[in-house]
Amino acid sequence: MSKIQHKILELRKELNEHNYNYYVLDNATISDYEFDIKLKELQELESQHPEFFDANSPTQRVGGEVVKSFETMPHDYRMYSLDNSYSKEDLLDWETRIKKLIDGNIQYVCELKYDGASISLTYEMGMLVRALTRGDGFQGDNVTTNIRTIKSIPLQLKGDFPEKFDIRGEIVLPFEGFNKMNEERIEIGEEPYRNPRNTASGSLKLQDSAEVAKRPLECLLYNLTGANLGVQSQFESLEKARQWGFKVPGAAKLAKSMEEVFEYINYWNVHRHDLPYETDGVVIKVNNLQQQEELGYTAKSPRWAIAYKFKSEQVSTKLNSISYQVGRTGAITPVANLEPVELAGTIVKRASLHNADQIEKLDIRVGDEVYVEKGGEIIPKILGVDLSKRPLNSQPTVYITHCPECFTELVRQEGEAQHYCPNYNGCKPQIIGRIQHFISRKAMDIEGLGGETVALLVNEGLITNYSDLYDLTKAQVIPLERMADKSADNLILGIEESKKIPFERVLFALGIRYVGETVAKKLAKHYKSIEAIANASEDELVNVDEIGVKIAQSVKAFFSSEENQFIINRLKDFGLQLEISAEQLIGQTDLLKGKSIVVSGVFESLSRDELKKLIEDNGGKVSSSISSKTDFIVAGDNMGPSKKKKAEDLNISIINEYNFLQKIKKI
Ligand SMILES: NC(=O)c1ccc[n+]([C@@H]2O[C@H](COP(=O)([O-])OP(=O)(O)OC[C@H]3O[C@@H](n4cnc5c(N)ncnc54)[C@H](O)[C@@H]3O)[C@@H](O)[C@H]2O)c1
Ligand SMILES: [Zn+2]
Repeated sequence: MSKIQHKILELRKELNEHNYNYYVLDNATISDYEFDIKLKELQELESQHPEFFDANSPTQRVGGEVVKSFETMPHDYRMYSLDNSYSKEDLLDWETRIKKLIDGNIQYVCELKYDGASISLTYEMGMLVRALTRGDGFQGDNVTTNIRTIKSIPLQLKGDFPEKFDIRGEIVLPFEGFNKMNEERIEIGEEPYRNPRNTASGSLKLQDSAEVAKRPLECLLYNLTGANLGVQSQFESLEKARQWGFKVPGAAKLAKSMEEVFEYINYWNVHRHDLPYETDGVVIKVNNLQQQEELGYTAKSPRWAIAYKFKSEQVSTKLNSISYQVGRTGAITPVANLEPVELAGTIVKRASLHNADQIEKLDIRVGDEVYVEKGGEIIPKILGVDLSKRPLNSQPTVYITHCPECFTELVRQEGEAQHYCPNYNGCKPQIIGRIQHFISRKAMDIEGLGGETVALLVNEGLITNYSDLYDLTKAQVIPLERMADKSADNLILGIEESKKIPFERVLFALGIRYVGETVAKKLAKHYKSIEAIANASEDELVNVDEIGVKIAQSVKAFFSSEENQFIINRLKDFGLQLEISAEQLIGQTDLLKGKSIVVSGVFESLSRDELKKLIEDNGGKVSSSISSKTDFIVAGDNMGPSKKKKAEDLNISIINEYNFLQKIKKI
């Protein structure tokens, strides 16, 4: 085999692997930029050596795959990828190429390139009938049930829509929602998600659409496909789509020349940082659909469009040291301490290294020159090492074996990426973190007490766990730094007031791993008292709606600790709410116990939320999609025809709101 052929095969193999990591596992191991450079290298080699052509090369195919867990369905119209460019010269070359192929004046539409997961929605008679992922471009995964939960996707269109068409767009997760999801994950001791794109793409592949519904996903549309659409240009089709009820960002602009295209690029290269979601470039499209048709497609992309990718802001700097942080749950996070460097307008000194595997995979060593990138993440990340600059005496990083705070030997459970310090009761950052969580706003919300004071109280030896807060006296806290007579009074009063906080929030405040706000609510509602939860077996816990094995085990472990039992008894003695109050119990029955109920349509006497609350108060479960497990459907006006058909097919009874109110004895 020739050297060239060998290189080509190597690159194909490597790129296929990256495609798999990126599209199927949602876990890329190299940056997009590096990926694109390699793809370009392969493209060039292949064009110089057409004798090695292969229709299966990553240069010839759309990178995605279909996933086995969903029904695979063909696209009526193929979904293509886009050619990428990183420079204005590339764009000028593109213009020269297309001008050779078509006559006449060309106008361009500039759009933002949203970074998420592509989706194709099919509408018939104005109703959403199907949503497919891009897959390999010819066929995709049927993720309609998940897609239906996204609020910005209209289920029913308005205006003068064509009878049948496909509309393509990108499912994105705006930063705000992404950060909120991560705060919640960190709060319950889970590793945060890496970036919005992966999380958006991963969300579509979830098996439980109720889980998808909780994620603040959005769908931004950019392309109409079908026959007899009644539009002449791309720009017009965007406007039409907007009128029919789709979310089409207003940033799209018509450009009469490449000059204007460059202006658009320059503008958004700066202003994209103000957008609520991630963008990775600009897409330039020939506006006239007739001209688009003349230009046609290559094996993988339309000739009439090209993406200009913003170079994600990257710098290289020296890794001075690695330190290890201990979180509230004992999770260890390695942090890179960098030689300060400017990146995307801020000075970067630290970057997350995630976990031991990440350090090993990238072979990151102290003293290395490393590449740092600021993407959608809150903290910058390290992309790789400049090996050419590695010092001769460099040593591989040896991950710590003991807690940097309390010197206890670390553990790492099978299947977990993170190491943990198991010294639950004796490791200071864990103790402080747990009490800080206890007093936080969504938990006990103790006014007059902040995180720093908690650290002081622990360091001064005044408290060792959250139950000790209720023993504190004014005389004890007054000598603390920055404490005055008034603030000491407020602190003691705030602690006293927190005794009124309802049970579900106390349960959340305890800081049981994996028990976030929602799970705490579920458990509180189901068991009604802390004793009942503590006495429940793992099997019983798992039987509670939405409580999985991981949560059940964690709850069991928490309550079997003698120390925790002692603390909870103290909380009880101090008068905290450890059971659901009589007030909350009013209106709660078991009339719908074990029933899975779907709510559909618009109601006369109740809002959907009121209806859902009534179902839950009476022991039922609200489910977002109809399946063989559905017991009945409460339907109002405008129940979707596909839902109706599904219910009939599965022989599930449909009742109206009055029958429902009768069922729960309200009328
Ligand atoms: N890091 C890795 O390991 C790795 C692996 C594979 C792919 N990738 C990255 O993914 C890219 C290839 O992915 P791709 O094939 O999905 O192409 P792409 O993401 O570069 O471009 C095509 C996609 O852009 C999206 N898009 C967003 N806004 C659009 C708009 N306004 N108009 C039209 N399309 C719009 C569409 O979903 C379309 O499918 C590579 O360039 C690389 O950067 C990275
Ligand atoms: Zn420790």
